Amino acid sequence: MSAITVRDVWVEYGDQIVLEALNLDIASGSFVTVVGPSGCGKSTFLRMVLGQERPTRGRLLLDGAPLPAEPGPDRGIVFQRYSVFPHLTVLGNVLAGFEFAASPLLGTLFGAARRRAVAASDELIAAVGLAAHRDKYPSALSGGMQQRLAIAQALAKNPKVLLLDEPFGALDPGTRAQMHDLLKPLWRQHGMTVIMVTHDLKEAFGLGTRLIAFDKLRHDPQAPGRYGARLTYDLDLPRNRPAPATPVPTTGRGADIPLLISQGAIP
Ligand SMILES: Nc1ncnc2c1ncn2[C@@H]1O[C@H](COP(=O)(O)OP(=O)(O)OP(=O)(O)O)[C@@H](O)[C@H]1O
Repeated sequence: MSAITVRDVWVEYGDQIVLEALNLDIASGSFVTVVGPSGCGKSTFLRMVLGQERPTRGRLLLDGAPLPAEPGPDRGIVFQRYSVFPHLTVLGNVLAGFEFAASPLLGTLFGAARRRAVAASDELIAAVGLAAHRDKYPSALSGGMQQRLAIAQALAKNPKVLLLDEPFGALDPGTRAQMHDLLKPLWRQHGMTVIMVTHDLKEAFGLGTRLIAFDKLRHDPQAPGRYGARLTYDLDLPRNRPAPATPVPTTGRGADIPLLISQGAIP
């Protein structure tokens, strides 16, 4: 779990102000959904938390410490598309997540460490309902399956913070609903802080424990880049918070798979 603090953050590209005077305290373990009009800076905000983008001004803290300048295994991201490696199988993709987390420089594990990573990958693959497809390449998977794989790959890094940039935007409503059922228990089990950008308000209200909106409040027709987006709404959605956890004896990542199946999260 991880808390994120945003203090008077501004993002500017040349003379275009994208985000201005952003102040936020994101509690550890919360599920924050982010909405706002196209181009208002939602993805920029995610990239900043990932460490791909630096604020022009202001401070970003992760558990009270300055956010590392580079993306690391403590923060995972899933995009709307193209998050997985096309040249690796389902197993290879998830294994790559474990290898990156364990050995960011070499990206390879050997011997017993690799065997453990393969076993843990298989558990995650099962948890997202892809056990029957473990040796297939992404091109042989549907869009929903590819997104499940992208989520498994992100979870393999055991991130404290999971960033989701419209991860279900390209999916049909039925598959999207299945993905919600899959994501909720995974978030609860892994105890991550989740920040998810979405254009779907129903999704934002249905999944988040908190919903925030960015929007540009001021416009200068002579200088469109003069003002950036600010935080315009900040709603607490306590009904989506998980009930206080009852300790479940676990022996590893896959220990709750039967629970997921009984909840219908895995087909
Ligand atoms: N690297 C960059 N260099 C210059 N401008 C950028 C860069 N990245 C983003 N922008 C600009 O910042 C603004 C915000 O972009 P961003 O992708 O964050 O918006 P968004 O709210 O996620 O949009 P959408 O909902 O359409 O995905 C846009 O005007 C975009 O052109």
